[in-house]
Amino acid sequence: MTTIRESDFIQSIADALQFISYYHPRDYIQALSAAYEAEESPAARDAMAQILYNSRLCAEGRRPICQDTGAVVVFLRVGMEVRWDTQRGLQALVDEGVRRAYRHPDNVLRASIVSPPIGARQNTGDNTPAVVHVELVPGDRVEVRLAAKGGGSENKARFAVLNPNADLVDWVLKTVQGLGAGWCPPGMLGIGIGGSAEKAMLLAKEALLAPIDIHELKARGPADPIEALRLELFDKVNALGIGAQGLGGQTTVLDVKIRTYPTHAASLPVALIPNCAATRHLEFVLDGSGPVQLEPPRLTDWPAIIWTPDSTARRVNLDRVTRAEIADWRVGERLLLSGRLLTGRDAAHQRLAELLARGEALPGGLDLTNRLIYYVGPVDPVRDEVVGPAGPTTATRMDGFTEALLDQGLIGMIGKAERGSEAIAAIKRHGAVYLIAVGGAAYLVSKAIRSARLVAFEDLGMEAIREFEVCDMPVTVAVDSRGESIHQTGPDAWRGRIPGITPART
Ligand SMILES: O=C(O)C[C@H](O)C(=O)O
Repeated sequence: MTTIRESDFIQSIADALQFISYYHPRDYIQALSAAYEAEESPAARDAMAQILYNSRLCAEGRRPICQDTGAVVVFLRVGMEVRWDTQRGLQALVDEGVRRAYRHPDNVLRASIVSPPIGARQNTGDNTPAVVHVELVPGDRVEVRLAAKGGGSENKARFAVLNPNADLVDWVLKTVQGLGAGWCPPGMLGIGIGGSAEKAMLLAKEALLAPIDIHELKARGPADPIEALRLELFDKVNALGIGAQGLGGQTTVLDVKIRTYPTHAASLPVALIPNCAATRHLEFVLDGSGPVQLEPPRLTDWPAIIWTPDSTARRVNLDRVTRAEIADWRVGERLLLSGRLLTGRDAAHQRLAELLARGEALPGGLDLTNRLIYYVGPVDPVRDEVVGPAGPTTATRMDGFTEALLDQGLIGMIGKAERGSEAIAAIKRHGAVYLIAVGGAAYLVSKAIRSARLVAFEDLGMEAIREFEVCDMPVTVAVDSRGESIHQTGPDAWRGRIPGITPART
């Protein structure tokens, strides 16, 4: 009989969450480095370089890889011979570990969980509660697998119950094409096949916890139909040409993970959950001897990439920029922004829209004339930081608010991923622009921020409206004032080109 002490369990959860907030898994770094070397699309290659450099900076600085430090998901396999030295339940113990990790003074993480999920949606302040799954198994150990899952990639989870004879590959390809870039590729696809509706989803999520090994599988060849399916999906998804950040390129996924379970003769449940570039997961075992001991990776595991802004990029003074000036910017063009930017994301947009609908003044003396807004929810600063990691959030969610804010004089937005057709039409109509920063390069982006000032809605926490002063913040024009979108032209240009088996260019 093994005894697991409450304090060891809580400390292990907290330490593991801190660890994965700043150390990418080694297998991800290796796979992304290989994809970076093979990538021929300049835009996708640049995005990968930013993600890799950001990852190294985070490992050195012990600060989060992404401003979205995730929702915590824990899978526990508890041996039936384990005794727990605690009065609390497993959910409470996990939540205590989450609280400790997310409020760690040396590396504070972003609290992203809101409760209740509809209505007030108030931030719980410490990223609790976690989502906990428990299985009782034979033995006297506790196996812990945990992840800090980003909201952008979780938003792209999809599920269907297909007919047993349906073409599963076709469903996956159509589904991935419909996801856009909000899940921050290149990442992984977790696919769950079989069981029931909820079992398929759990299989997909668990599949993402396995290490990246598709290249070993490619080298040795598939041993069963599921391995063959992984290889087929890996090549076919990459051939879609979506590429890093949806900019068009040869690598969209670094692996496709599949888990299966027997199912009903009438059904073929299938779940797909993507994981973003900020993949964060870890597994460890507790055997009663104390808390987990985690060994930091070696910095030599990271490629020697030092990303610097493109010297030919256009320099923009945000304090003097005009609608006439942005009319010259062309889709795909690199910019370096300096000056003052407003920030705001989902909850702030909702409130602004409500105020405007009631004909009321904007808060904090906010004037949107000739301003740009950055869709971001930053991590709180520590030590001498003015702001913590502050990468872009998915712009598509702000589409419904775009026209109303453009009507107020806003001339530009900065985010990540594609815009919908209505937002693009509004951008064109107003002669505005949409710019993108690299999702998953949040610490690198934050290095360009010189000051941060609260403007409105302090109660929204990370979703409050702030004003940042930036210096040489690197962005790319994703929708220009003529309504041309890089997320349409990029993937079109790279469809069909897979690393290693690239057809001759036409
Ligand atoms: O919440 C965020 O900061 C980002 C989110 O994960 C997203 O990808 O849209």
